[in-house]
Amino acid sequence: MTTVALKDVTKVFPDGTVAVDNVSLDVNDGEFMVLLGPSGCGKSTVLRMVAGLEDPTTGAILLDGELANDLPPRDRRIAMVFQDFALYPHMTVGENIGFPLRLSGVDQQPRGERVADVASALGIGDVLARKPSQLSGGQRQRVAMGRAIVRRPGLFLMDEPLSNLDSGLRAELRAEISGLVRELGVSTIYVTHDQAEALTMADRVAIMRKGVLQDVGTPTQVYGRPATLYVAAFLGSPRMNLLEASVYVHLDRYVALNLGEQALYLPWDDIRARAVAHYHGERIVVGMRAEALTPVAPGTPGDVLQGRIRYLEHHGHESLAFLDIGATAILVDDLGGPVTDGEETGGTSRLRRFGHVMQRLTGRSGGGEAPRTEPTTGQGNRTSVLSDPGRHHRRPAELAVRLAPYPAVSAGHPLAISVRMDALHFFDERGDRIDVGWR
Ligand SMILES: Nc1ncnc2c1ncn2[C@@H]1O[C@H](COP(=O)(O)OP(=O)(O)OP(=O)(O)O)[C@@H](O)[C@H]1O
Repeated sequence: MTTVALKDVTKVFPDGTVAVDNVSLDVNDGEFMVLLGPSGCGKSTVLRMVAGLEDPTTGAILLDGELANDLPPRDRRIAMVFQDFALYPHMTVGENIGFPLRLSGVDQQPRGERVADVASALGIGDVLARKPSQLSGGQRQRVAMGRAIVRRPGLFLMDEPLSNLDSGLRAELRAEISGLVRELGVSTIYVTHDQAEALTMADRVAIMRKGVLQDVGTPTQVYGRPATLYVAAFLGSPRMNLLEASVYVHLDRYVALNLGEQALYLPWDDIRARAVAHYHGERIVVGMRAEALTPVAPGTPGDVLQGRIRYLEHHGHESLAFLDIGATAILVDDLGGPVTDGEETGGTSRLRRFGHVMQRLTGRSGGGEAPRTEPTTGQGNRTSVLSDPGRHHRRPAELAVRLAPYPAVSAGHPLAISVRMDALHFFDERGDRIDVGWR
C-alpha cells in the first residue's frame, strides 16, 4: 500500500526540454490513476521520476508521505510494466515470473509456490515451462504482469502496457488488468495516450499536455465537465464541437450566444445566463458534444440550429453528419492521433487529410492546413485562443451530429438540429472553463 504525491514537480532535460512543468498530483492508497495525453506530453517522464529512474529538476516526490527524491529505485517497493514486456527470452515463463524473487534471495520452494499462485491467477499456469517466444502477445503481457505482481509491490507503474497488442486483445486485457489490480488493492499509475483505455480503467484520470497538467478527476468528471478547452477537445469521439460565440446580454430577457449566422439564447432566469453575461461584448467558446445534438423536423421551435450537410461518415453502428451552420470552429492543436482504437473520426486527422486534398487541387496549402494554436491552458504559457490572427486556429465549423446507421439524407441536404442547452460547455478566451455554477 502506497500513496504518491508530486508537489510542483518540474523536469528540464540537459538540452533544455521542459518535459514536465510544475505538476502537482496525488495518488491515493489503492487508487488506479491513469496519466493520459498525446505522445511527448511528459507522461513517461512523470512515471520515471516516481520510479526513481529520473530526478526531478525541482519539486518533491513523496511516497507514503515521505520525501523520496533521493530514495534509490530498489527501495521504493515499485513494480514497473512496460509496453515491450521486457521478458528474458532465454528464461521460461516460470523463471521470468520468479526472477525478482530470485534476485531478492527467496528460496526455490517458496519461490515456486508464489510463481504458481500468480500464474494461476493470471490464467497462464499451463505455460510455465515455455519460453516467451512460444507465447501469444496476450500471454506475454500476462507474464510481464505476473513478474510485477509476484514481488507484492506497494505501487504499480505501467507504461503503455497494452499498446503492442491488437485492439480486441487490448480491450480484454484492459478489463483483466484493472480487475486484478483492484483485487490486489495496489496503487497504480498507468500511462496511456488512448482515451478509451483511460476512461474505462481509471479511478481518476490526469490529463497532460506539453508537460502541463490540464485536469484531474474521475472519468465522468473530466468527460462531463472538462476543466479546459484542451481536455474538452481531447476526450470524446467524435470530438466536441467547439464554436466561437459572441455574447450579447439583453438585460432581464436573455443572453444571446451569436454563432455567426445563427444564435442560441439562454433565458435570463437560467443560472448559466448570469455567468455567461460577464462576457457581454466578448467572444467565448461554446462546446457541444454530438450527444447534445438531435436532428429534428424542419420548423421545430426552440433551441434549434439550421445547417446543411457537407459530408457524411459511416461508422457501421452510426453515421456522422458534418454540418455547415455558418459558424466558426476553434481548433485545438496537439490532440495526438486517432480518437479511439484504430478509429479515425473528425478532428485534426480529418482536417489534415482535407488540407492535403486542398493542396493537390490548388497547388498551395488551403484552409484545411493542420491547425496550430498556442498553448491555451494550464499554468504555463497563456495565450488567447480567440485573438491571435497569425495562427490558423479558426475555420468554418463543421458541426458533428450523430445519425442512425443508414440515414435517408446525403451531402447537401438541409438539417435542423435541436440543441440540449443544459449540455453546453463554455470556455473563456484563454481556454479555461467558465464556471456556470451548476453540475
Ligand atoms: N532524455 C531526454 N532528453 C531530452 N528530452 C527528453 C528526454 N526524454 C524525454 N524527452 C522529451 O521530453 C518530452 C516528454 O517525453 P515523455 O517520454 O515523458 O513523453 P510521453 O508523453 O511519455 O510520450 P510517449 O507517449 O511518446 O512516450 C518529449 O518532448 C521528449 O522528447
